Amino acid sequence: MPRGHVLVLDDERAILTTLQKALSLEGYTVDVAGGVGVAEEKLAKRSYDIALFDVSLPDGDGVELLQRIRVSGSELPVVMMSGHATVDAAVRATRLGAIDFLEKPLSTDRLLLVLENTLRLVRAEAEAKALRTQTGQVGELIGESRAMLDLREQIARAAKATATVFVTGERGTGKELVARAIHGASKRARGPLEKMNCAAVPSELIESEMFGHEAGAFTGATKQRRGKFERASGGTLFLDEVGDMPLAMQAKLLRVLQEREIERVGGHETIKVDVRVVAATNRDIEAACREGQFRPDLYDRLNVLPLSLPPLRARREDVPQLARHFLALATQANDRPGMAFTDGGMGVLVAYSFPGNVRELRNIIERLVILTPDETIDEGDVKVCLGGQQAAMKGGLFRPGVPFRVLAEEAERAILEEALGHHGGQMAATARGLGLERSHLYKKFKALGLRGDKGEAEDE
Ligand SMILES: Nc1ncnc2c1ncn2[C@@H]1O[C@H](COP(=O)(O)OP(=O)(O)OP(=O)(O)O)[C@@H](O)[C@H]1O
Repeated sequence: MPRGHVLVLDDERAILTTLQKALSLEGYTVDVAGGVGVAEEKLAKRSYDIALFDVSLPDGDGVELLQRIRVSGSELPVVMMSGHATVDAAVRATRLGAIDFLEKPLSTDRLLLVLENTLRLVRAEAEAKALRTQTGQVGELIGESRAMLDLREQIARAAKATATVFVTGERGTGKELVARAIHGASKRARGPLEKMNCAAVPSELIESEMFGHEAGAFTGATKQRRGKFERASGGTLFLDEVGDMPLAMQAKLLRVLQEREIERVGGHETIKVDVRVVAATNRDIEAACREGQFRPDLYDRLNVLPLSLPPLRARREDVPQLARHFLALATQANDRPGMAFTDGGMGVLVAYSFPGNVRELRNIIERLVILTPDETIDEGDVKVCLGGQQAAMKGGLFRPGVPFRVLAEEAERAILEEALGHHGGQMAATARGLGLERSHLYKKFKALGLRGDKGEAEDE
């Protein structure tokens, strides 16, 4: 049985030939591309198990290609390789979920190991996902507080219905987990669950992302492509951050929800879609309606089954259970078995305000597992971890023994908080001020577990 289908993108013919030979000998099926354009054509034609991308190519950049395929929703595992990669390229690629960043000249043994481990992991995840679908379970929603018990009941009710669900809550409260739980417990569980992040997709791509496009619809549209609505047919479409959808797109979404049919960009054919929509936002959507940023008629259409998630600080009794859950995951991932909180350590954690909610808690625990030298995590360890950001703000950037990744994240977090404060909490102005794309700034905020405008938490 073939071990997997690999796409190799590199402009050096010698490398392509060597890799094709080495990987074929190991039982992989290999396709090669000498440039970004050819790679894109191949990726559009068939699905691969894994891809290897060089960074600088005559007709483009491997990291940018990775970004484009992520924007299109693909989770294809990608390993980057480069002879003279900058740290910036490595950081960007890692943030886009690249599996590894291999230095050239490549060690074939190392490469084979990375491929084998990645494919094993991807398959194990796919099996676990299939199993969850069969048993109707989705990524566990942890917590036994009154609010969580009510939430589970609401999820069960929503799963039985077919109407649109509107999930609201601050960032990191678990909106996506809830959307997945609803899909997983519904009759559509065997169908696809497609997700679209309306804040992360650049506004000029959002229509084609939702409805697809015909070949030649616009520059770069070389092939016909199905959009999220078509791909979610028979299943569920999760529209994340729907409150950030541009107004022009809101009108189009409203029409689809009313008529249940779409037209691809550049197409004339009307296509019926059978999709259950679950939408989510962390914005105060009623305020957005009043301010003319969100269409009230679309809000009415989406808000058929409203589901509101409480912030973590309103259900502190869930913190210990969640903390132990994330601790178990983080100790396993970092190979540090036996770690545990002292009562004092847990006490500090429970008292914290968690502006970034459950996601921030998860990030804090991951940091604690990396930073705490011994097996017990005590009061002092938690305080140091929670204070790391303040230390970075005061200029204490370097702390002996703390890994670079953690220090760099703390510094980035401090810069972004200060910039956001300077711009009166407005994300758009902050993005402009820092010379960043708004969607990029959003992602950064999420990655760093930060709060965004209007006091909403912006994390992951
Ligand atoms: N009740 C919970 N039990 C276990 N894990 C949770 C729970 N709530 C959230 N999480 C975890 O916290 C992280 C953030 O959750 P999720 O992405 O669903 O939040 P979100 O509200 O959709 O965030 P955002 O608004 O930033 O998109 C995820 O890793 C998720 O698995």
